[in-house]
Amino acid sequence: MSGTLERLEAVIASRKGADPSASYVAALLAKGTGKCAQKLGEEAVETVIAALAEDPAKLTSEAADLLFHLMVLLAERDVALADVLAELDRREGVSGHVEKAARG
Ligand SMILES: N=c1c2ncn([C@@H]3O[C@H](COP(=O)(O)OP(=O)(O)OP(=O)(O)O)[C@@H](O)[C@H]3O)c2ncn1[C@@H]1O[C@H](COP(=O)(O)O)[C@@H](O)[C@H]1O
Repeated sequence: MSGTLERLEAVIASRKGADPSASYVAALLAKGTGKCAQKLGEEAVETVIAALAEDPAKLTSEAADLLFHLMVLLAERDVALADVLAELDRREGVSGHVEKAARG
């Protein structure tokens, strides 16, 4: 799974400074943080709607859009996927998540 995201990260990085007319990612990166963040928010809302509609195929598609746009925003902000994964790994060793989930 993470191999997929690592390949996507490399492709997105390669689009920095590329011709916006030839690449969706290059065009989005060229518009800056605000537009990248806006797109991520839109995709998050669409993912929530798909989940509430109980449509697994639509949710799968929207989740892919959401992950893709998160990867673009991370790249635009120069945050490495490895750092995000390391943070998740760190949390595996932190106690208290089960208790927090139970509290809601
Ligand atoms: N995974 C994706 C991916 N998922 C979604 N999208 C695009 O994200 C856009 C989201 O759709 P929307 O309708 O919300 O956006 P839009 O109307 O096109 O754009 P806005 O005017 O709203 O900004 C669509 O244009 C999709 O094609 C993606 N575009 C690219 N990738 C990956 O990024 C790689 C590089 O892409 P390019 O930069 O285009 O070569 C590709 O090889 C893929 O692996």
